[in-house]
Amino acid sequence: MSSYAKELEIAQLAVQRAAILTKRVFHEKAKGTVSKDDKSPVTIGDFGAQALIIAALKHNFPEDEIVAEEEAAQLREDANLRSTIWDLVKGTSLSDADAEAVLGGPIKSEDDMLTFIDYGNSKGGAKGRIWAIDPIDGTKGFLRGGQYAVCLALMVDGDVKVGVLGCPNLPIDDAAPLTGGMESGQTDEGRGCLFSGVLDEGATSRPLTTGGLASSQKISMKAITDIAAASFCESVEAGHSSHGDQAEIAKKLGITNPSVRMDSQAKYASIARGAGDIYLRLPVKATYQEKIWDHAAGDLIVREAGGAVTDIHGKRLDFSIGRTLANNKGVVAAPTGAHAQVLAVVQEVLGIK
Ligand SMILES: Nc1ncnc2c1ncn2[C@@H]1O[C@H](COP(=O)(O)OS(=O)(=O)O)[C@@H](OP(=O)(O)O)[C@H]1O
Ligand SMILES: [Mg+2]
Ligand SMILES: [Mg+2]
Ligand SMILES: [Mg+2]
Repeated sequence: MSSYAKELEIAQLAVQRAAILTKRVFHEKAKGTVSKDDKSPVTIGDFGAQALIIAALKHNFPEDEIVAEEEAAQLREDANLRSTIWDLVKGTSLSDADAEAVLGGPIKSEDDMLTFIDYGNSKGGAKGRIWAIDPIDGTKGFLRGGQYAVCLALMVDGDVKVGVLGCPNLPIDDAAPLTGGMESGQTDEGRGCLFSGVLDEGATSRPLTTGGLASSQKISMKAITDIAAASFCESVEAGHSSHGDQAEIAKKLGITNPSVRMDSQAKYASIARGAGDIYLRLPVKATYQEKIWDHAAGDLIVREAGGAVTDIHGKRLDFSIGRTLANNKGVVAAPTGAHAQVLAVVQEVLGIK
């Protein structure tokens, strides 16, 4: 019996339910996009998914703290936006009545929805049980028709114990070739994966459903025998990671395959199941602090699948100091046996050794 069996079940069902909502919005033309203070986009899908996930967590673990990306302030001032989201949220439930009941059933009112969204305002830290939520990771990919992920992780005393990634646009087949997008005109057929990891218990994938949990299989990273034949993933947005540095590193490693550009933590999931080998996220701006919800689930899933994840200095990602990874710069994720070699080249190119 897993040490976090209940947490894992709730997390997987909560992500699965939230993904029903995000998929609806993904296929609609109007995604209700608004700009946040930092000019980044947020949609009705992000707000709705965050409300549904937090409602499920509060029902099952009322004492736990939550660090989530979004907040309800803009919705409190905009009745139209608020009611559009409420219509979506109240119309979203798992088709399996038992599974829906486990999550506590529907949210009762528009006001409760706002309250749930704002429960995500914990400062995080090194003490106690804290969930990290990214209701839609890769919002720009979501808007572009590419990859995105619904992300949830549980930290206990600053250490990630459970991680779940819902990737509605990744192929179900773990052996499918690595591609960055959802080619135009494609439907949901054959797509949608739910990835999970529990500390010291491995990582799995299963098809994302709209009801109860499908059966799962173990996933593991590919062992790299020849690094020159490796494939590496990177962000689509040049503003999120340095394509130039990453290309130079690949070249120095002898990698000739073109990089696969993919939005969101679908990158972590893709290398964890052996579809790709390496994920590089090198800082563009020295001042940017990575957010814990952008990495917590993916970091655990990759490590449990046989990978190593560090920052550019070779330090493990430190989720214990608040809402950001203030002690880390960038991300280098690779199979354990190849990580040192990749890191050495990262440091050579960045001139930090
Ligand atoms: N400057 C900068 N540097 C690094 N990261 C940044 C930066 N600005 C934003 N973000 C965060 O990037 C998250 C999306 O990362 P991706 O890897 O999906 O990027 S990309 O869309 O593929 O380009 C994105 O997550 P979401 O907002 O959930 O989409 C942001 O938290
Ligand atoms: Mg965002
Ligand atoms: Mg994100
Ligand atoms: Mg997000």
